[in-house]
Amino acid sequence: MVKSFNSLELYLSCLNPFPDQRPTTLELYNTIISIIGERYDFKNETEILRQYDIVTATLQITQMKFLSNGGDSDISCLKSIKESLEDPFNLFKSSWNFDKVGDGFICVFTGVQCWNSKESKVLYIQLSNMGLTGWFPQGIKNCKSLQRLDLSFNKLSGAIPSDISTMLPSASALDLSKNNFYGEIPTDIANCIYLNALILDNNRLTGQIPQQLGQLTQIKTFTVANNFLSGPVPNFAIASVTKESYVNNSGLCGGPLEPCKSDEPFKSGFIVGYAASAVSVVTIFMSYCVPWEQMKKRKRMTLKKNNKRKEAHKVTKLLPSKLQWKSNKQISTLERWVTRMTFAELNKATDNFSSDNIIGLGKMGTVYKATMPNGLFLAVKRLYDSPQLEKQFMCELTILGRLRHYHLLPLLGFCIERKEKILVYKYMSNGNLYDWLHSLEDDSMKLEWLLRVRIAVGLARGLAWLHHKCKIRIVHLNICSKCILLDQNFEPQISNFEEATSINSKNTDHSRSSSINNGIWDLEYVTKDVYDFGILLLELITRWEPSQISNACISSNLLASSSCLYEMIDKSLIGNEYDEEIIRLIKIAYDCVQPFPHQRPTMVEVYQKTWAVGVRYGIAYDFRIVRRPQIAAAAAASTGDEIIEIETAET
Ligand SMILES: Nc1ncnc2c1ncn2[C@@H]1O[C@H](COP(=O)(O)OP(=O)(O)OP(=O)(O)O)[C@@H](O)[C@H]1O
Repeated sequence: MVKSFNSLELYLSCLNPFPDQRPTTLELYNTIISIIGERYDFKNETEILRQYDIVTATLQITQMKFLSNGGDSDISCLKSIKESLEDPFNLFKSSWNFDKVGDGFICVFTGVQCWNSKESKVLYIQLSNMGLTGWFPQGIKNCKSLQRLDLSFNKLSGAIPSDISTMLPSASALDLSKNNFYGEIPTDIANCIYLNALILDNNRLTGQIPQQLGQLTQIKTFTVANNFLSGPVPNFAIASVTKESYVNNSGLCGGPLEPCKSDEPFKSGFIVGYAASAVSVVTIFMSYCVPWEQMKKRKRMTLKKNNKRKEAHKVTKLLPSKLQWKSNKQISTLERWVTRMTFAELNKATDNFSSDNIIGLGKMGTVYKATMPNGLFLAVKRLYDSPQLEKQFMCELTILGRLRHYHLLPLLGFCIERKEKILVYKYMSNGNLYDWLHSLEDDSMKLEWLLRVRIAVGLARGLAWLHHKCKIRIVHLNICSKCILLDQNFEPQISNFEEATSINSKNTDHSRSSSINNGIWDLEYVTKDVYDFGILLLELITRWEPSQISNACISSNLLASSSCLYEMIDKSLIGNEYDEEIIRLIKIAYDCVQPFPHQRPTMVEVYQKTWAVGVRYGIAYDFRIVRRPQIAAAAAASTGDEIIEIETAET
């Protein structure tokens, strides 16, 4: 017998966790017809049917998305999956033939199982072990009745969608294991309340496991083994989640694993250090942050320039010829900004500076990965024993130590003991950008386009902040892919401030014109950052070595020639629907690498343009860089996207 419902009953019955208790399509159809009939007093069925689509659309808008015509939406779901995944061995695409028609024609597709073979309503998609590449298929949200999704044993990458519960509201099993998914496990998975199997092992997932997953009452199978996860594990009520579910991660604790140690004392030490850093710090910076060789060179250049320009800016003074920073007073001033750590604790955390813990070798010293007793990872740069490096050490401490920005590498601590000079940073689990762009052997180290765009926007934002918004304006002077580190989410962090210098300007208007009037933007050392950013942008697009790009830019007008340009572009990017974005970024880079510094844009302008390219990917706009929303709005309007405003703490 066909049941009938009122609209609320209908809504609730569709949400029923037990599929066999949900209404049939016929029951849904009849109920909708009766609702329409009541509301609109239609005279006959033909008229009702004509309005069916309109009402279905209305119901979709009011969150009852699953009421739409299951067949059509499931077909478009599969079409979009077919389009979005690369199937190099043609293991499923050839069978997914949409030219056929008829009820349930999709139910014979490879890897597709329907609720009923005569109804195009997908129950289960299994595309496992097919060598598929691409991202999590967004179109899956149109398979509204999907209960099980298995994409395991492929080469899929990107993040697991943060709104996964709206994509898979009825999922009871989700298997994304043995792929290259990265980023954090979205908390939203906890809203997939019917999940009884969540299998995410063997990916590149980072961060903490959301505690909310412990509230998944139906869960029976759970594994996140072989990822890069850390922190406490969720509290699952069932016994089947064992140690094996968590093996080979970066530092998980709690539950069936070792108990977690509190990290409060360590954290609070840093917090106190940060809070104190707000107090009078300019003096030491002014005294010790000397811009070394650049300073001398720039000074010579500056002297040659006209008097007006000389008056227009002041470069940080070169004060004491012999640095006396080891005095207790100065060290205690340093401690106001950055936590002082003992050699003994760093020695222990790096296992006696063991060569096994070396993560990099730089001009100033060796970088080690350190593990603190609370499980926190740090990067520890132990400087080579050379008096020449004392200045750079102080410069890094006085600049980076007291700047806090989302895109600057946090300098967390330092150590000065006997001959030892050590800088302690937050550990960036994805290393430096150079390695990601130029690693020839390792195919898994290919950066997707979205990440490249995000890195470009983040860097432009960081540099615009340094040049225009930071209390003491900073010019980095050494921007290159080696000094850009990537955190677990591939957010770029600018490091290596040992060659940086500052511009003292009372000018508080950050627009380009007033800065030009003050002569600041005529200075080559400011526009050098812009030039370096342009080279880096080209490096992101071409994966050429920076020196090759510089030579190409200087020796020929390569950028102006479209055929040469085409040769330069990273082949893996071409023909993937972002050609237009590539061209827009090349144009920005082209402006940045103009031979005459005064022709180059400011970093604020560069940020606005770069962000406009990234807006399509939901990259937020930082209105604190420039409070002229109409510019951003215009950029967004040109792409038809919405602006999301950034809210992050910066000092
Ligand atoms: N905070 C960090 N987290 C993770 N890896 C780091 C960190 N800091 C440095 N590294 C690694 O160590 C390498 C060397 O860093 P370092 O800053 O000493 O030298 P560099 O970036 O090569 O520049 P330079 O030689 O000019 O000092 C980096 O390229 C990076 O791979």
